Amino acid sequence: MDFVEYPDRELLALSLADRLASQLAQHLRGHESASLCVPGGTTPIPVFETFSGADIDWDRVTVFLGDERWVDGEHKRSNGRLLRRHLLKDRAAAANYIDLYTGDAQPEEAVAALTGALTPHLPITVTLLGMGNDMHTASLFPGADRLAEALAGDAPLLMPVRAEGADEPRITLTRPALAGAIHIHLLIMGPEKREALERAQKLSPEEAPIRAFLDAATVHWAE
Ligand SMILES: O=C1O[C@H](COP(=O)(O)O)[C@@H](O)[C@H](O)[C@H]1O
Repeated sequence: MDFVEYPDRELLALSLADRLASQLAQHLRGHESASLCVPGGTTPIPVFETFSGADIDWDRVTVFLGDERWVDGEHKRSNGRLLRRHLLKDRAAAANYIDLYTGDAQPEEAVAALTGALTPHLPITVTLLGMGNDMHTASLFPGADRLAEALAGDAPLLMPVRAEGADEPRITLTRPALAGAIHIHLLIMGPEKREALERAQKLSPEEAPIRAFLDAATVHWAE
């Protein structure tokens, strides 16, 4: 695991946005398109705000979330709403966006269509992960109903998930889909998340799902 500590959150946002943009731009020099998988929650907002202005060929980049809360796209807990407000604007408005929330009553009903939409964009060029204080990442929660299946090497691309720590049903990309990315970054801020990361390093992926990604990830942290 590479660990990068920044003097403050502003510098983290600027540096990480620059690094993500460079990795996408480098990929686009040798390929027609690139894909970018991003987290929801609140931590990535400052990174998104900077990254949305990156000078890259956004019209050749497909953006999607690593997980979505199964709520209406205008609901305040919608990760898609966060993305539309903070990332998919300015230059990044030109990106091709695949919305994980389809409007179906349950996430199970959306799996086939989303699998068809996402598969052409694999392997993911750049995955940016977030992490909760409970050491979940995407919607891979400790104690989630189908966690073992979602962490397995032969897991399907996407799975519906229900977990005590989640307020609503979720849909999530699974371990092989997220970990198969060419570049993997983890964004965390504040002392609680740093402590959670340190705890996770001593646990199994079943106990601390973020653990499944740490060997390959570059972690970005600021107080
Ligand atoms: O529920 C979620 O939480 C994590 C962490 O969110 P944060 O607000 O603590 O940054 C996030 O990475 C995930 O995408 C989201 O659905």
